[in-house]
Amino acid sequence: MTTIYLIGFMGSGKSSIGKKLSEMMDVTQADTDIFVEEKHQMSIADIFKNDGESAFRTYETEALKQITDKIISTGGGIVEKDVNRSFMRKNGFIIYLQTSFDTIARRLQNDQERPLWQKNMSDQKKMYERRAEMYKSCCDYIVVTDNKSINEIAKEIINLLKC
Ligand SMILES: Nc1ncnc2c1ncn2[C@@H]1O[C@H](COP(=O)(O)OP(=O)(O)O)[C@@H](O)[C@H]1O
Ligand SMILES: O=C(O)C1=C[C@@H](OP(=O)(O)O)[C@@H](O)[C@H](O)C1
Ligand SMILES: [Mg+2]
Repeated sequence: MTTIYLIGFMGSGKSSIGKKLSEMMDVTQADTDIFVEEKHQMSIADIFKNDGESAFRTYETEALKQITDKIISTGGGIVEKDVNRSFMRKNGFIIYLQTSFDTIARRLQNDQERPLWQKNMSDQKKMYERRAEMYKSCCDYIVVTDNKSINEIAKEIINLLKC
C-alpha cells in the first residue's frame, strides 16, 4: 500500500483522521508532531520556545524522512519547506484536508497547544490563505472536512483509495 500523507491547516483533522484511518484500514499511523515530541522529549510548544521554529522545522523534516508508517499525519506547516513537499510527492499519495477558516477557528477556539495559533485572527487568516495555495499545489486529492464527522471523512478517504 502506498504511503498516505494527510496535509492541511492546523485543526483540519490530520491527527484525528489519521488515527481513525489506521483503525479502519488496519495499518499503522504516525504523526510527525508526536514523532518529534518523543524524539526530543519536549512538547511542540516547548520546542518552539526553547529551540525556535527553525529548529522545529528541521526536526519535522527529519521525522518525515524517518517515519515508515502507511498513514502519516503531518503538521500544518509541513508545506513550508520545498524539501518536504518534494519528499511527499515522491514517496506517497497526498490528501489535502481542506477546511474553511471559520471551521478551523471554531475547532481551535480553546486550543493552548499550538504556538502558531495566535488569537490575532487577521494574521492567522493571512497564514491560512498563503498556505492554502501550497496545500493545493502539492496535493493529489482534496477532501473537504467542513460539516462532516471524522468517521465520514475517513470513510470518504477509504472509498477514494479504492478507486
Ligand atoms: N471533522 C471534524 N469534525 C469535528 N471536529 C473535528 C473534526 N476534525 C478534527 N476535529 C477536532 O478539531 C481539533 C483538531 O483536530 P486535529 O486532528 O488535532 O487536527 P490537526 O492535526 O489537523 O491539527 C480536535 O479537537 C478534533 O477533535
Ligand atoms: O501549522 C503549523 O505550522 C503547525 C501545526 C502543528 O500541527 P497540527 O497541524 O497537527 O496542529 C504543529 O506542527 C506546530 O504547532 C506547527
Ligand atoms: Mg495534528
